[in-house]
Amino acid sequence: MSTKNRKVRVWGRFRPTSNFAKENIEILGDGKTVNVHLRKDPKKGVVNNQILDWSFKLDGFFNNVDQDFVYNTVAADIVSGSIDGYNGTLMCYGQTGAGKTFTMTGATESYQHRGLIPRAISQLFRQIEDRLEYSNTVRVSYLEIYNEGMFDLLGNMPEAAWNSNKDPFTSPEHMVVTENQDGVFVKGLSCHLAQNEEEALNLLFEGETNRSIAAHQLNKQSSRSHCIFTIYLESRSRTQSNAKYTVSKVNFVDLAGSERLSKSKSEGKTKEEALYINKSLSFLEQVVIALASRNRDHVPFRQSKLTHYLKDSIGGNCNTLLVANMWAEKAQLEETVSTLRFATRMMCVASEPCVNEVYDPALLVKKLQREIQHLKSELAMHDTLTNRSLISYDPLSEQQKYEIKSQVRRFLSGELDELDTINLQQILGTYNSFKDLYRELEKEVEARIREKFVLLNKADPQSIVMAQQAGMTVADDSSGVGDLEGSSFGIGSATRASKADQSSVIQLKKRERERKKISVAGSVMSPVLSGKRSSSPAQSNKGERKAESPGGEKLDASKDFETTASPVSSAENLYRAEKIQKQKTEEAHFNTPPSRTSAFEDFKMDRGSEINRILIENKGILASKKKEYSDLANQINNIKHSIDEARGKLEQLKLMREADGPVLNEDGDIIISEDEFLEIQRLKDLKIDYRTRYDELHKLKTEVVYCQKLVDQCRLKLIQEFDNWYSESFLGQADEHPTSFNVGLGTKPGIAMPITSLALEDEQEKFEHLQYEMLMSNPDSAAYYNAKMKTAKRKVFGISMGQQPSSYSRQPGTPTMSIRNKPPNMLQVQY
Ligand SMILES: Nc1ncnc2c1ncn2[C@@H]1O[C@H](COP(=O)(O)OP(=O)(O)OP(=O)(O)O)[C@@H](O)[C@H]1O
Repeated sequence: MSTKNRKVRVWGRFRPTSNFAKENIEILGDGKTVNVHLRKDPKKGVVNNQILDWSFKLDGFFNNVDQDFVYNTVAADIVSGSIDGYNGTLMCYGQTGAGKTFTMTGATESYQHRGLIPRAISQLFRQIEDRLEYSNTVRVSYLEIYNEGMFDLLGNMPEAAWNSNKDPFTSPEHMVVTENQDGVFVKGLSCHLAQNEEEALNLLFEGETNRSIAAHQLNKQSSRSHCIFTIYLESRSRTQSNAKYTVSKVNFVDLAGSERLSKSKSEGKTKEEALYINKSLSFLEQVVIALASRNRDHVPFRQSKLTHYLKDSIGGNCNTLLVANMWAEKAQLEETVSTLRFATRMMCVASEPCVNEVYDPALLVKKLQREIQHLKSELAMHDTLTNRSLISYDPLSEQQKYEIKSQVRRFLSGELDELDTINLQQILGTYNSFKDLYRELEKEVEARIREKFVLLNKADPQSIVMAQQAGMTVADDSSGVGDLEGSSFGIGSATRASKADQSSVIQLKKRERERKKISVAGSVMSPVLSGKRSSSPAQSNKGERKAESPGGEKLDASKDFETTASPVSSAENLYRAEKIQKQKTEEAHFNTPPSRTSAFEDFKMDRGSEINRILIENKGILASKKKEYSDLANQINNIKHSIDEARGKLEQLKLMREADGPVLNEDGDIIISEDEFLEIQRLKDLKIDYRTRYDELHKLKTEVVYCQKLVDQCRLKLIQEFDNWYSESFLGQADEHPTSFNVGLGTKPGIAMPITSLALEDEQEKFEHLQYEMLMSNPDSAAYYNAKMKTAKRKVFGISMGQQPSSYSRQPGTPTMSIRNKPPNMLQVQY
């Protein structure tokens, strides 16, 4: 049977008896249905609503079957499931003496009649032994709930615990049901390691002997408490060093008998026991009803210790089984019906078992660290393959954050059209910069408002009263801007009486315009336009509000103020002042275009990107041709050196031959030595080689010159385009403004001119040029020029790193080496 069940499984078990009430209890042929017929209870009167005929359907019934059969049918798969990480609960419910303990623990003296717990222990350790690839840990606990007190049946000194409590209805204080993310457990309940079947059984038996047994009229051996034997299992793989492992627990719940008080004739202590038992079983029933109900809001687990402890063990993710024990004699018919009703309810409780996987935090950290390392390597490889090897994923440094913020500023001000973001860190950094700038702006706006207004909290009547006392007019609704009687302003709306009528508004507007004209003409700011006003009533003195007109005539500002004291005009003035300020700011902004340096970088990234790309490509080709040229020149130098050597050696051989006297053949020709002949031959070969390579060099030079021209043209084009773009974008004039060329070279843009490539070359390129020219005339000069070039490179590097030499100067507007050697104008994040 699958360990996954949709509902709690429920089986009925009848205690064997020779007085089986055949006329009242009928087990149908399907083995799952039982019909119960009750006799009419004469005590309840002739007319009552007593239901006499019942029919119950469970998962099955056990009648006259042995313990082995019961175990294999209901428990074996739950125990197997626990090894795989599924929780399980096996519970026996029924009236006193119906065989709950017999089912759960069995007759301990008889191996054949042993119950579910010993059989489960035995199966568990057998299966554990078969699973060599797993390391399993088994622990057990044994809890007794007696009159709502909890007792550890496997406590170190159970006797002491019991005896120390004068009141037997009080459990040791330290034991309390608690919950956490791992489930429910009892604080203070001992958990014992069991290495093998024997140890586990020993613990079971030890607990059994500690069970509370009270004398009872119905059954002298009846247990008056709920007992829960729990097996905890932890299973880790031996083969894989996996952080994940499974944990599970199987509860074996032997509930106290559910008999009626009247029937048990309990008295005194036993009566109190029966009351507790009935109460807790009733709470258990409520929990089961709540769990079975689809529309449940709340499940009252915490009503009793039993239900609280079983919170994660009834249905839910737990394999749950209930055995309803019944005593099928006529005298027990009502208890039988009661038990069957509880069992039927339990069948409605949903159960969806799942594996309890736990992660060992230390191993998990190690595993995740390995995974991160692996992913980093993968990412690095990917970046390398896609030419993104410079990208870093480390958190941004302060410098990088600053760069991002300044780029965001430029983006917001319109200097940049796009923001370059190449990784997540940058995106986050950009967002944060936006946030920071937004906050700064907010503060700035608030500060500016505070300069001109007094902000009042309308929800705070006290502050309004204080403002009114200070002479401010505070409006009674919130639809506008109110004016203050003094010289300051408050946010609010003007009262109806204080609002100006339409005609007066028009008049005021006219007057405002006139006044503005006078103020502008005489560069005298009106009080309204002069920005901040004193909030002190003393300073609102009319005499202090006089300003002189250009003709020396005193302008009565107080008069104006009296007229403009209406909220409409005040608001208008302020609005106008704001607008003028804004215009001024915009004009100021417009008058200061971005520096050509930064604009050139932007241009290369945006409008001039295509031509810039071509320029870079051409420069690359030129560089490779120059390299080829340089290599060939070196080779020619070497050949030249060999030719000189060969000549010297030949001269020596000739002298030696002549010293020995001439050797002639029959025809009178001079006979030369074999060495001399070979040297002559070598010299000849070297000369041929020299000539061939020299021709190659010549061709290469033509190519280099051609490539150089292309580069120069591209560069010229780029700069011309930039000049046009810059003039159009920032100066509003395409032709009038001096361009980079006419500033730097004294020519007009767009006119073809003889470009001296050196004029636009950086130091490195100048030296390369010089080197090739010098190489042609004197190949030995290569080492010298190489050294020079290295120095130049260091210098260029120094400049690009910001160490500008003191002698370094340039014409304004001329594209400079520092531009060209500057890192790309994207987010300048160092990787
Ligand atoms: N299926 C059975 N086969 C044989 N004997 C049984 C069976 N069921 C119960 N008994 C016997 O019935 C008696 C009472 O059983 P048991 O103590 O298990 O009842 P109980 O339901 O646990 O009672 P209590 O609620 O008082 O604990 C025992 O002597 C037990 O041996």
